[in-house]
Amino acid sequence: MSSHTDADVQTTDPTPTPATPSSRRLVVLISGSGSNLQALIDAQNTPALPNTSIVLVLSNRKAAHGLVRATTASPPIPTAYLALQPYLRSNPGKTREDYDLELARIVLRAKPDVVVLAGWMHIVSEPFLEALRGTREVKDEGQGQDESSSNNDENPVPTNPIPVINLHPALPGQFDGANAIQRGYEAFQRGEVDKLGVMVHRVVAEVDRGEPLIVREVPIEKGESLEVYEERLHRVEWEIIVQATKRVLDEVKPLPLEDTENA
Ligand SMILES: Nc1nc2c(c(=O)[nH]1)N[C@@H](CN(C=O)c1ccc(C(=O)N[C@@H](CCC(=O)O)C(=O)O)cc1)CN2
Ligand SMILES: NCC(=O)N[C@@H]1O[C@H](COP(=O)([O-])[O-])[C@@H](O)[C@H]1O
Repeated sequence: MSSHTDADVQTTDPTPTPATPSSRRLVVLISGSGSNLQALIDAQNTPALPNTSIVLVLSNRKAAHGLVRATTASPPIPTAYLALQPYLRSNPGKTREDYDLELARIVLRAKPDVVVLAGWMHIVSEPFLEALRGTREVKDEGQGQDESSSNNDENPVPTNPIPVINLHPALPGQFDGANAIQRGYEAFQRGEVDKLGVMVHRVVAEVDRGEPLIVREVPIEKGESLEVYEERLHRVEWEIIVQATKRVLDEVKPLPLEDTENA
């Protein structure tokens, strides 16, 4: 069990999940409590997410409870931590884009089929997305290497574009950005909008403007508390994050027919 320090990127379980021809690999990025990560953890290798394992949980906040959810999962899920400001302090002259490329390097080393942003509170830049698409080579300058990383991952370039999807607690075009739940709730109570909801969308450089994959309205009552509304909203999120992840996995790595019959 290793601890996460500001400058280091370490896994809590150096035993990487072996890749098998039909198994599907997820990397999940988090910043907070990780209840949506937990929904994905619980769905692994069930009919909801057949033949699928989370191979890395990456957080930009050391105190994110989602890291605990990963390390206490059975089997434990490798974790990594890299925050922007400590990275910049530890690497004078490096930029936010350099940080994003280091994020991409960490993600690519895990060889995911799909990357899920589940409460990930950092806007990723185009270089990150290009690295995941495979249109930008990410040279491993030896910075932030996992203790368990091996040199054969020096230039992790994906052979196929790796989709990145994001869970956003608002309807398409509504309340882009952070704090969307509270902003939407308050707008509804002021009568400015007549419906609210959640979606999972593909991630593009423009924040929350990628193609919606799954959109669900969340019922809300005039006068009800934010807490009551938010609890209802999160329950919908836990469903659609699994559904959207399965849909994108099936796009990029469909299961062999015999596996679906057994799923
Ligand atoms: N390029 C993209 N990056 C991200 C997207 C996206 O669609 N395109 N989705 C977001 C998730 N998100 C809303 O769904 C979101 C998260 C965070 C922010 C934001 O303003 N972050 C600030 C830092 C805030 C903080 O640290 O508390 C920032 O990155 O400077 C906006 C939208 C994930 N990334
Ligand atoms: N803009 C992104 C954003 O606001 N994401 C939101 O953060 C929460 C994470 O909860 P969790 O950490 O319990 O999964 C979720 O409600 C998710 O929609």
